[in-house]
Amino acid sequence: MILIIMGVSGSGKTTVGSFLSAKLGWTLYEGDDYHPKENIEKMASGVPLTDQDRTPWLLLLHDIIQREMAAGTNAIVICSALKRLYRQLLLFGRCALAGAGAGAGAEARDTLQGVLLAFLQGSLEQIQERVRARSGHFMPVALLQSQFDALEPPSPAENALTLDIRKGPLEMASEIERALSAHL
Ligand SMILES: Nc1ncnc2c1ncn2[C@@H]1O[C@H](COP(=O)(O)OP(=O)(O)OP(=O)(O)O)[C@@H](O)[C@H]1O
Ligand SMILES: O=C(O)[C@H](O)[C@@H](O)[C@H](O)[C@H](O)CO
Repeated sequence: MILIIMGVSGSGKTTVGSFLSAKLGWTLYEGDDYHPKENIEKMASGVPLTDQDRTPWLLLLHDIIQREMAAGTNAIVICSALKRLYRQLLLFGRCALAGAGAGAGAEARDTLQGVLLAFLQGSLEQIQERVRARSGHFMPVALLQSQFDALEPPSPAENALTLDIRKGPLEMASEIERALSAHL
């Protein structure tokens, strides 16, 4: 099973994902670790990433997801995955760039059944407060608006678990665990 924890910068993905990884013993892949340094430098300088900046990064994370699924192992992938296209790239790789149809067919259905998407949802104000209070992270609070501008919350068809970030990390982790147990 692959758990993808998504949401804008500062929504709490690493906090919840790290707790779940420690509790469940699942491998944790921090998406930020797979950004090329140019992307990190761009964000740190206050410039939002473009689709072109993100595509190679998302395809790297797709390769990880595919490898873990082929091995039948459980893993947690932390990735902002702001747009539907980005989530399609994570799940289906390059064929998501070929437009509609990437999520069709038996192979795609197997992929979808092996993945749980958890969306950490909060307001700009809530997350601004948290990012301001956070230290030692490259992401400037000024970039949050661009994150919300790019965000396309998962549609019902994506079958995502949406979590209210006003809850504590442990409470959200328990909600995710319950959803995982229904999938496993
Ligand atoms: N449920 C929560 N309640 C209150 N504060 C939280 C909660 N979850 C995370 N935080 C705090 O909010 C800040 C952002 O959390 P975190 O770094 O996990 O977010 P993120 O989505 O991984 O961010 P990024 O994508 O920028 O790496 C941290 O300082 C963290 O301690
Ligand atoms: O897609 C993006 O714009 C980035 O991945 C951000 O959403 C990350 O959260 C950033 O790496 C800060 O940690």
